[in-house]
Amino acid sequence: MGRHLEQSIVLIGFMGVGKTSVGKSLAEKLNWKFIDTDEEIEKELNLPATEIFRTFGEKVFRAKEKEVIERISHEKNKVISVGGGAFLQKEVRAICLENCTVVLLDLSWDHWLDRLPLIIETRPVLHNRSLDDIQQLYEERKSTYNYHHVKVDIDERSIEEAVDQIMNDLTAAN
Ligand SMILES: Nc1ncnc2c1ncn2[C@@H]1O[C@H](COP(=O)(O)OP(=O)(O)OP(=O)(O)O)[C@@H](O)[C@H]1O
Ligand SMILES: O=C(O)C1=C[C@@H](O)[C@@H](O)[C@H](O)C1
Ligand SMILES: [Mg+2]
Repeated sequence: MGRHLEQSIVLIGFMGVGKTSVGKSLAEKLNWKFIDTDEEIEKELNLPATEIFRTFGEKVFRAKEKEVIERISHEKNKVISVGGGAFLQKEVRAICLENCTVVLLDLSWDHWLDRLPLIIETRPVLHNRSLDDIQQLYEERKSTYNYHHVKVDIDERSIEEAVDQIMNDLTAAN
């Protein structure tokens, strides 16, 4: 098994690039367990992310996000999909880069636009922002996604094709 497949995989990238959907399918392929940190946070606080943001604010969400990631990043044989904002936190980046293989799902803005209608309702960070504001956020977030081990181009790829590409790139990157 290649070096990059010896520790758990963390999928990062902007909201809606497919971390959850691709992560689930990648975990099945590797026969590893799948964990989505957004789902974990929602389960532990017993509220959807939109409600957590609305009731307690982003700060509480981020603190819980860090706590969840600190706990699970030490476990082996897991595919971990983190939220689109997880890498805003320096400590989260450091923990993931130290303990896991961090894979960036890289989707261009033009392709990302097709995702917007699929995610707008359930992503509080996108609410009350114009398309220009969202594009600005997409550009700003790029610098936080620079912290990765492997970048996988997923433009023009279905979920299954993205999984195959990740497997290829992880093997080739050794
Ligand atoms: N390769 C793909 N091709 C087409 N649609 C996709 C692809 N990957 C994901 N999708 C669709 O895009 C939407 C967002 O995907 P997903 O929830 O997996 O994104 P995410 O990266 O986990 O987002 P977030 O950071 O907000 O959790 C879903 O409706 C999913 O079905
Ligand atoms: O990009 C973000 O800041 C977020 C992305 C989602 O995955 C959730 O973690 C939450 O909605 C915040
Ligand atoms: Mg997700």
